[in-house]
Amino acid sequence: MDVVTAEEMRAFDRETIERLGIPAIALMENAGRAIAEEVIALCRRRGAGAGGGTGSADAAGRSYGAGALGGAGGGTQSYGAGAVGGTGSADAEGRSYGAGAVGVGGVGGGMQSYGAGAVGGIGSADAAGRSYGAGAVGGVGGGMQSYGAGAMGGGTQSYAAGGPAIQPPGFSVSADPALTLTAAGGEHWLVLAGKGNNGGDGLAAARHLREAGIAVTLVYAAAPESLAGEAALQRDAAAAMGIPAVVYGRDAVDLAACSGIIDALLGTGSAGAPRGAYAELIAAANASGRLIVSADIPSGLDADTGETHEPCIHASVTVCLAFLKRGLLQYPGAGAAGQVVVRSIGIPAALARESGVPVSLLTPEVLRTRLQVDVSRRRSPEGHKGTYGHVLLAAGSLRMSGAGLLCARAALRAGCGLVTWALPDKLLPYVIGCAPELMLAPVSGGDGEWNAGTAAEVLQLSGSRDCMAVGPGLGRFEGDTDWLRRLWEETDSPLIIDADALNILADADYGSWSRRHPVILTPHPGEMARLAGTSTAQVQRDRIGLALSYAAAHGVILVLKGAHTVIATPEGQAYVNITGHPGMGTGGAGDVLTGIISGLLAQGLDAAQAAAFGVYLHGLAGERAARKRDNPAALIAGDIIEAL
Ligand SMILES: NC(=O)C1=CN([C@@H]2O[C@H](COP(=O)(O)OP(=O)(O)OC[C@H]3O[C@@H](n4cnc5c(N)ncnc54)[C@H](OP(=O)(O)O)[C@@H]3O)[C@@H](O)[C@H]2O)[C@@H](O)CC1
Ligand SMILES: [K+]
Repeated sequence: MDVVTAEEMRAFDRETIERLGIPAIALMENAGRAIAEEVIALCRRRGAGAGGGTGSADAAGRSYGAGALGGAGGGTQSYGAGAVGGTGSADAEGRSYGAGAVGVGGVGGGMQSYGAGAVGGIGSADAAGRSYGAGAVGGVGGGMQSYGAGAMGGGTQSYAAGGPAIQPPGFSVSADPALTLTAAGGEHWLVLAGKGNNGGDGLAAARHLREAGIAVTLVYAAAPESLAGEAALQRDAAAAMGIPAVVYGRDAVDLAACSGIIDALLGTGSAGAPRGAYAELIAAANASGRLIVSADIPSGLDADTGETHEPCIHASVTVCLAFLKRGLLQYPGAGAAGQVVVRSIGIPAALARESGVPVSLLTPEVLRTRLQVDVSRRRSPEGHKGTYGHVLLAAGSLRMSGAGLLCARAALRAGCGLVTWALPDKLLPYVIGCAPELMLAPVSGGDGEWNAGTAAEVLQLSGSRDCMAVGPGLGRFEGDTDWLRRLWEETDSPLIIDADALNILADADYGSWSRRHPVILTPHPGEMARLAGTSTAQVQRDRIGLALSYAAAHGVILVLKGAHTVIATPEGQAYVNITGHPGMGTGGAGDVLTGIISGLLAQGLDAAQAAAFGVYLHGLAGERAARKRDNPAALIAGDIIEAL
């Protein structure tokens, strides 16, 4: 799924209108309808007492994509147009990805569905039902897998396109279900309308809500006469339908006297902190305690960076139009947006692809198609430990030996054949036997710390290994810049640099260092700040933008860690990961990530593939590990390794 800036969005709007000849009012109509459909779906769930949107304390319910609905409960994720993530229980691991995908994570089930129109069936307590492909339907039951268009599986595996036919129905008539609400009685929604096109979208939505029997009142932030173009047409249509309207500042408005609020004040055309009536309406909407559905972005959010101005709407749902905006993925904006639903409005998705939009949401589909990763991690029947590569790790010191151990164990769990851990020789007696699968290579460290003289020994070891990871628990030492420079310039394989090795790099002018193989840097925001010579707050201000520019300028793969880790390549691509769990904020979790990435590199993935897939798997394992605990705060880094 492509992720765009406001400027890119405007270019695609223009192209659709001017080159394809689709009238702007048609796009606005589609936007209004999409917003109304999501509001109606919310009302329906509320009416059915199902709630929705909010996960339980242990839940990691997320949904991204047009039509996506993340249900209540745990572990449900859905991405892609039309995706519906069902309700997962606390133990469920229901995920659905792709256009039209419907995933229902059953109680205790392990359902996954990927692909356009895929429907993942309900997994039983022990089920691992998976379905892939357009129209695939995974049946109820255990161990079911189905692949292929229209395939239907139940308790077995089916791969055929077209699959068993569902009996054709007899004559039937149905209304427009997405715009129908049978029990709208108690619903009264306020539509807060700005004077731009975002306001126009909200006004169009108001008409559909009215049609569904929902009481609607328009609240204009500015004099209605100030609306222009398509927004003015929507204003007139709403007035002609007799939808009641008030003007903020002129008429009395009580934002708490409603059952829900559509925030259509400011969209991608907003600049700076909301002013005047806009600011007052945003503050009042937040204070009302009512459910808020934002049109396109929460008003007050910077659509590109994810910064929230003061004030900024705190939405329960954001109906993002046409393309996912960068600001909805970056915190604090991601927190203000609530559940994000991306809806098509008639702007072809291909426009983003063709124009080379550099940022993608990291989904299994993106991993498979754009990054060409074999996400199944298939093992060859003839494989042996030599088939899956050999990691060399230079890490650990007397007081931080655990960092090296976590990293090394994670590399093994990521599937590489062998791991050699180079460590100061004084540590050897203490770590022997901690992980019997590891090979230990003591280097001359006398006091248990690293020293500049060990570079030659590490380089000697690296000769027969497939990649090298440097940094976890390394510490700083005299001559460490020259030490790292030698490894950087002379290691004849890809290099991953983490933790203290990043701090060494930050103090060096490494732009002049030569390098033949890829380098992956894995900084957390503090380390990134040191590398970039800025503050942590500045790093967090626009993580995607900074990662893109740093990776391109320094010719490295950059993994900027934190909530929604960004992976940026020297070629100017970036991927934003959304797997993970707040419980992963614990010492050693980063060392585990470095281990996973190195384990994947050793297996032959290229640097971008290993970094992206590693981050994705690390997050999934963290989610799984968190679910196993009574409280995710109990999660420790070793749990992530065990959940791989
Ligand atoms: N065909 C299309 O174009 C499509 C557009 N679409 C929709 O349109 C949205 C973009 O619409 P947009 O460009 O009209 O801008 P929008 O966000 O409504 O705000 C502009 C207005 O706000 C005002 N304003 C600005 N900053 C402010 C502030 N800080 N505080 C207070 N006021 C401020 C500014 O007033 P001014 O400062 O110029 O007087 C201006 O009047 C987009 O998010 C999507 O929802 C989609 O449906 C797809 C098709
Ligand atoms: K808005």
